[in-house]
Amino acid sequence: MMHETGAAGTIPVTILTGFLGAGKTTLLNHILTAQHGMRIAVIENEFGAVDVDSDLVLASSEEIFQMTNGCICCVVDVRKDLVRILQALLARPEQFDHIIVETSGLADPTPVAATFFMDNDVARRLRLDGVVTLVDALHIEGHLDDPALAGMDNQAVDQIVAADRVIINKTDLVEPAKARALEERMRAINQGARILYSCHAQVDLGQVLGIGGFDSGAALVDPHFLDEHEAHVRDDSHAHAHECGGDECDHASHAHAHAHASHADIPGGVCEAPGNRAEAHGHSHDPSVESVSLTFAAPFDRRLLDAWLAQLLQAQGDDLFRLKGILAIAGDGRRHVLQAVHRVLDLRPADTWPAGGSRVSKLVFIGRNLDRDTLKSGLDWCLAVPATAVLEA
Ligand SMILES: Nc1nc2c(ncn2[C@@H]2O[C@H](COP(=O)(O)OP(=O)(O)OP(=O)(O)O)[C@@H](O)[C@H]2O)c(=O)[nH]1
Repeated sequence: MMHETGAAGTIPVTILTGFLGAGKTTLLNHILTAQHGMRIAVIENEFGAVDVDSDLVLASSEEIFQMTNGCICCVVDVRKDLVRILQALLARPEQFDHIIVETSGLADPTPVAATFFMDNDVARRLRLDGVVTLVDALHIEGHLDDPALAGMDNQAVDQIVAADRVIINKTDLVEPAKARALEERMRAINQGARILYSCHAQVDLGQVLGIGGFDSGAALVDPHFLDEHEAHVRDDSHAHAHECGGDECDHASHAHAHAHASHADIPGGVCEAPGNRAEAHGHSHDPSVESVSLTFAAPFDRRLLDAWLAQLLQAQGDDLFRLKGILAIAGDGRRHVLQAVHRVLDLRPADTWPAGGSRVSKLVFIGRNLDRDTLKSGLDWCLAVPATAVLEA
């Protein structure tokens, strides 16, 4: 065992966060495949209506729970779902040694952390162990300095502010001097967090699990934080017209939820799930970021797909924060995993498709200025058309 359950028998919870594509799932896979002897439950909150993430998490004996009905930081019902999942976990006869909650890449972890300080039975049986924030060494500065967010809340900043551990990941993609400069920048945002470096999230797990980040008396959470926050979100979801940047919003009334936090803003974000959009867009978190989810029943022609993806990233790489997909490629029995973070692209074969199941490709695009119809017709063009169909046409 890497660490023990708390003195009072509470189960430690780690909140795993980081901007889109920073390496959260990569770290999760590292944790789940390590020989630590712990029974770990994972609760994932994905941005985008089509669930790709669960396909990217390596199969393991651990249990994975998905929450895809909105953003965990800004939709009250999603946090209620979180509490329900936690309740179900606690009701099991065999207990977990550790619970990991992976936030979506656009989430502010602070209201998620506050969930564990509520005065209820679930929170009493759990203990927030720490907030671990992954940072993409190549892209983080672009997000911290995003001019489109001037005057608005910036989730990339929120995530670093709330961290007990900041992991500067993807060190292979930057010069050492740049990584050191980033460390300085992280320290300027959050002086209390320990800063680690990693390549493909290969960190010493003793540095990220069982860290007791909230054990010290300094890490106080205002017990009314969530009350105020939820009241605000509820009001907002009724009005749908509120903008935090406007006069109506009193940021100062929102208490800090973490000792490291230099500010605690109104959690918002953008969520694609139907029914949540209006609520989420009531906030001032970057409303220009959206997601487009597409599915295709026919397989892709690899050559056409490569050409189209290269052209897409060339033209729209700045705006394309994240692309994830599980794809069927004509003439190949394996599922292909597609990943892109801005202009860094990876498309590789994985395991074989389940026998007898349908080979439906799923793609999720997250970014700005994404035109669903253009993306769909571009991908339609990449589909492999059987020669017979061409002859018959
Ligand atoms: N070169 C390089 N690529 C990495 C590293 N860590 C992760 N990646 C790649 O970056 C991409 C995104 O990694 P994920 O682990 O899926 O990121 P994430 O934070 O879970 O992404 P979202 O859930 O979409 O926010 C994948 O293609 C990874 O293989 C690294 O250290 N170096």
